[in-house]
Parts: sequence; C-alpha cells; structure tokens
Amino acid sequence: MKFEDFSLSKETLKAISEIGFEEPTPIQVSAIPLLLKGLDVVGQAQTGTGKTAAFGVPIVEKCQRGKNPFAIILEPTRELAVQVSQEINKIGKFKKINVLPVYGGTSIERQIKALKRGVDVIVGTPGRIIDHINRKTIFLSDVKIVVLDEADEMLNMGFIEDIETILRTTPQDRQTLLFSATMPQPIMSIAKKYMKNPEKIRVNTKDVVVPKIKQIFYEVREEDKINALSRLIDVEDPQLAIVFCHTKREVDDVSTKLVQMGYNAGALHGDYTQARREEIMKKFKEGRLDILVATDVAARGLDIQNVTHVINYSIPQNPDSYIHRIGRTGRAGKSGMAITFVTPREYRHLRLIEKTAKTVIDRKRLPSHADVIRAKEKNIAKDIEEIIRENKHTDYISAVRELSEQFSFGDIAAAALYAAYGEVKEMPVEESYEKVKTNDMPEAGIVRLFMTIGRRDKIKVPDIVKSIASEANIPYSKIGNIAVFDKFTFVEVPEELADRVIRSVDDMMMKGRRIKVQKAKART
Ligand SMILES: Nc1ncnc2c1ncn2[C@@H]1O[C@H](COP(=O)(O)OP(=O)(O)OP(=O)(O)O)[C@@H](O)[C@H]1O
Ligand SMILES: [Mg+2]
Repeated sequence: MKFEDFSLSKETLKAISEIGFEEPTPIQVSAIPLLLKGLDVVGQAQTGTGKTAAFGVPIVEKCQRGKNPFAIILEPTRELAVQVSQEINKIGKFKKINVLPVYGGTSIERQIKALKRGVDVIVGTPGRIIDHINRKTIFLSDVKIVVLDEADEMLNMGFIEDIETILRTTPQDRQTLLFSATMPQPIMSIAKKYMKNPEKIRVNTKDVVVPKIKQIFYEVREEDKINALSRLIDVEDPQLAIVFCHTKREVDDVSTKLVQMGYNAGALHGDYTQARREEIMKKFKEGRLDILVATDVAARGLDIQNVTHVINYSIPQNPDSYIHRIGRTGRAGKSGMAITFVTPREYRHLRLIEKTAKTVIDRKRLPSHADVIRAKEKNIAKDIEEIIRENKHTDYISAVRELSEQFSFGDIAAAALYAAYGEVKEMPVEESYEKVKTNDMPEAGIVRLFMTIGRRDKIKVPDIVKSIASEANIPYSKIGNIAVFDKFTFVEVPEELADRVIRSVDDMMMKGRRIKVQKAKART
C-alpha cells in the first residue's frame, strides 16, 4: 500500500513525501479511506504508530476554506495541541491550510487576532476553546470534522462536560472521530452518544504495548529510588529520557536532586507557567536537556525524537497510563526501553498492569556501583573510538608528542581523560542504598564484608566506609554495594581487596573506632 493509492491531491502527496513518510502505517491504511468517505470512526492503534496523520491527512485533503473553521481537533494537554497543530500544518503546507493551536496560559488576544484573520483547523485544549466560544471569538457552526484525540482521556470524568459543551456548538451532521492507543469499554459506550454508526478500527489487538519497547522493573525501596535512578542513568546512558513521577511535588523533588547530582534535567508539570513549559519542551526536543522529569501531563501523545528511555519513578496509577507513558519511546518503528520502579508493596499493582496491558515486565537487579564505573569506562572508550575514527583529535597530536618527552603515554592519556570527564563520580553520600539481599550471596569475585556499624550508631556509614577505603589505599570507586541495617552493614568489595579492607579496619580500631569486620558467611 502506498499513499498514492488513496487518490489524494497532488498537494497533499507532495507534503507527505516532504515530511518523509514512505508508506502508510496500518492505522493509516485502515482509517484514511473511511475518513475520506465521511464516516465516523473510532481508531485504536498502538502508541507512536501515526494516528495523527491518520486523521490529519483526510482533514487536510477534505478541507474547504471558508469564513469559519472546517475542523476542530481536541487535545488533553497544551503541549499536544502545539505538536499536533505543527503536524497538521506540515501536512497542509501545499494546500495552504491555516492551522491554529488554541490553548490556555497564553495571550488570548493574540489568538483572537489570528482567529479573525481566518483559521481552517483549530487544534486546542477544551478549556480555552470554551473560553473563545463564550467570548464569541470562535464559531463552530461550519465545522465538518471533530476529532477527539486521546479520546478516552478526553471523555474521562474531568473533561466530559467541556467536550459536551463544545460538541453542542458544532453541527449535528458533522463527522466525529475518536483516536487513542487505549479505548476502554465504558468510554466506547459514552462515545456512541456523539457518533453516527461509528466504524471501529483496532489495529493489532494482540499487542497493546509496542513490542519493540523493552520493559523491565526493579524492586526499589522508596528511599533508595533517587540513587537507583542515578545509577540507571549512568549505566543506561540514555540519549533522552523521560522520568515520570506521581505528583508535581515529586517532580520538583526528583528534578532538583538530579540537577544537584550534575545531570542535565528539567521538570514539567501543570503548575508551571506556560512560558516555562514551552521553554523546557523546546530544550528537551533540541537535546539541550537530557532528562525530562514530568507528571502524567507528558504521558500522552508527545512525539519527541530520540527518547530512548522512559522511567516510571513512581508506578503509574492505572494500566492505561502505563501504556501511554512507555509509549513516549519506541515510536515509528524505533526501539526503546521502559523501566519501572516497584516498591515491595506495589507488586500486586504491577501484576495488574501486566495483565491489563497484556504484557510481561521482566525483573532485573539494580546495577552495582562497580557496574556504573564499568559502564562509564565503556562510554568513554566509545567516545574515544569515535574521535579517532573521525580524525577529530589530530590538532592535539603535537601537544602529546611534546608531553611524551616528560611523561608516559599512559599518564598523558589518563590525564587527558580527567581533563575531559572530571573525577570518577562517587556514590552520593547518603545512608540509603540498594537493598542487598542477605540470603543471596554476591557475584563471583566479590566478597561481602560484615561490619558492626549501622544506622543505630547515628553516623554516616558511607563516610566511615570511605575513610576505611582511604586507609586501605583503595579508590572508593572499587567499593561495591553497601547495605546499611540498624546494627550492622554489609559492604561488597572485590575479592582481592577484601583482606586489605579488613586490615585497615583493624588499624582504625586501634585508633579508637570500635568496628569489627569479618567476611560474611555464605548461607548454606
Ligand atoms: N507513514 C509514516 N511513515 C513514517 N513515519 C510516520 C508515518 N506516520 C507517522 N509517522 C511518524 O511516527 C511518529 C508517531 O506518530 P504519532 O505521533 O501520530 O503517533 P500516535 O499513534 O498518535 O501515538 P500516541 O498514541 O502516542 O499519540 C511521528 O514522529 C510521525 O511523524
Ligand atoms: Mg497521538
């Protein structure tokens, strides 16, 4: 199937090819002909599979320009109104379709001016559209097509009255279209009220979740989440990541901590001014921000290139939210990674998500501190390889030659890495660490030491471990997992360093600290 087979106008086909779409996606194959025929359609297809163009192409194709808007597309968030209006604008480029995003938090006067100049397609959020209807600055009496994008979200409790108000101002004989990746049955029943014999399209009923998204979960205690997040980011090295939190406060908290830890992170939620929301989105899209920490305001519809990872810092409340959140990666045939943090109490909820989303989420063990270091070394090696392969380094060769009269090449290279990457980052000094399971023993080559210091001692155990490491003349980065319990602590170290650590603790004891250390016994 090709776009040419839909018998579209030259202008629309030209726009599609300029955007770079080579062939229609399955939802586009099914939906476009029905929409062109003028039928009401409920379209359900997985996240990132081109639902926007599935309704966008027919709207542009059928659009007759008049005094009042021809089509109106409703979106649940401002960000989505902007994004979808941009996409319709691209599809309508050669038909010179006027598209206007209409959403709150921004100057209504400017919107009114634009509306006066004439708009063919309105893409907006319900609240602001109602505002315009009341001010008589939007007339929907000539509307031929209404789209409820993210229909299930739009028809859920919070939005339904607004949607009804808007629909009442449009003509009865309009074409009504509903699209979403999820379409729960109760919503379908509500939807029928507004539609005429809707055709139901469901693409790929077997997988609700995009199969190319790899899904894993980690068991993490609430207090350990921030360190777990930092480790995962270090090891996974996402190009762009979205971290979802449960509340606005949690978003602020997590993003602030990430920034303090040196990550290039920003926050998005509904309490920020529109200017700030737009600034953050712009930065993230341009890759000037690596990590977007957000509430569910970013869960639906957003299409941002190169989001390689979605991390559920808090497990989503309902399974549909899980599907939409993780759908921010793995778009348009790309692969992606979805990570979910689960506290022990949330296991049952996780199972419910798996069941409803008809998917399997695999469990993994959190990377250790040593894994983080290894991953960093690997990333550095990758960077170096690329620099050499692309001959980016040649301007520095004479400098190295000069230095080599005084130092070894090894030292020069390591010092250059230091200059470029800074100190090897240490584990943040906090008392909460990944839970070391006391009944499963560490990996081969790692020895677990038992120490008689714990939370009860009201000292910062990691600080003590740091001074032990320094006493033993061992870089702190070589120390692996640390698990602090009330009265004791487990510290994991490479086998060959264990004796040195024990000896240095003994030396320190002589200096007055009463800590006993011994190799933990393996349970049999
Ligand atoms: N025919 C096509 N060929 C290639 N890429 C396409 C095609 N149609 C759409 N895309 C691209 O696929 C990506 C996802 O499309 P879109 O945002 O419409 O997905 P969606 O189905 O609405 O997802 P969600 O459920 O998350 O809203 C976009 O970047 C879009 O440009
Ligand atoms: Mg969409």
